[in-house]
Amino acid sequence: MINLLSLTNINKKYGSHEVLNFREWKIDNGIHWLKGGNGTGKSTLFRIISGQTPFKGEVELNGINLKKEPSNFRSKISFAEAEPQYPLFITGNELIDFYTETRNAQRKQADELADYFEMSAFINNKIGSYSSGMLKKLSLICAFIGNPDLYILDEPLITIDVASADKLYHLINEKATQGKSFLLSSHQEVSNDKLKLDALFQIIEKQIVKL
Ligand SMILES: Nc1ncnc2c1ncn2[C@@H]1O[C@H](COP(=O)(O)OP(=O)(O)OP(=O)(O)O)[C@@H](O)[C@H]1O
Repeated sequence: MINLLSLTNINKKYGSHEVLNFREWKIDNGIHWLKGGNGTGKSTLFRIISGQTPFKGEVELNGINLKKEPSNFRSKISFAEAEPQYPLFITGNELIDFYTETRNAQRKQADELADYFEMSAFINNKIGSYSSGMLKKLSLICAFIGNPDLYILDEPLITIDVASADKLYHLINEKATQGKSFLLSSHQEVSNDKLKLDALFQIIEKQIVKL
């Protein structure tokens, strides 16, 4: 049986600094949480899986190889950075238009997401005027545009308020019941009554360990 995500013989170094080194990591459909302290390699792992950084080894999503079929692979993944950085002189709306277009999504979906995260009132303002929580919510809206198989959300909870976090949990649970999968990271503990976690992992000494 093909796993949702399979990583083999992964090695990642920044210069001579080795951050990840493991033989195999496989996960199936579900909500997967990666926890761990600063600098353990969570963001690096997410950047590898979403094709944002070079690495040694192989990554496959539903049998599609990242290096052999990069655009097909990327079309099935949505990645939201821990600390999103966008041009400050464009509006939230312009960014959303870009995502909607490149993901062949319906504008209606984006508008509903903006409403859901209570961002509609700010959507025509320049990103440079956004608070850090608004910026994070914009990045979450963008992450949910389209119809990928796997959502990778790096530190999705930082800077957003409790009400927005609850909305995010609800959206993740809803998408998961529709067969979508999630790879999430956080420094905070996440209670199982808010999110129906399927597995919890931690990076320990360059390897991914199931907790
Ligand atoms: N672009 C880069 N160039 C050089 N070193 C990097 C780079 N990105 C990350 N590192 C190093 O790789 C290690 C892992 O960093 P990474 O950001 O993946 O960890 P993390 O678990 O996401 O940390 P945090 O929880 O603090 O965000 C750290 O030692 C970091 O200094």
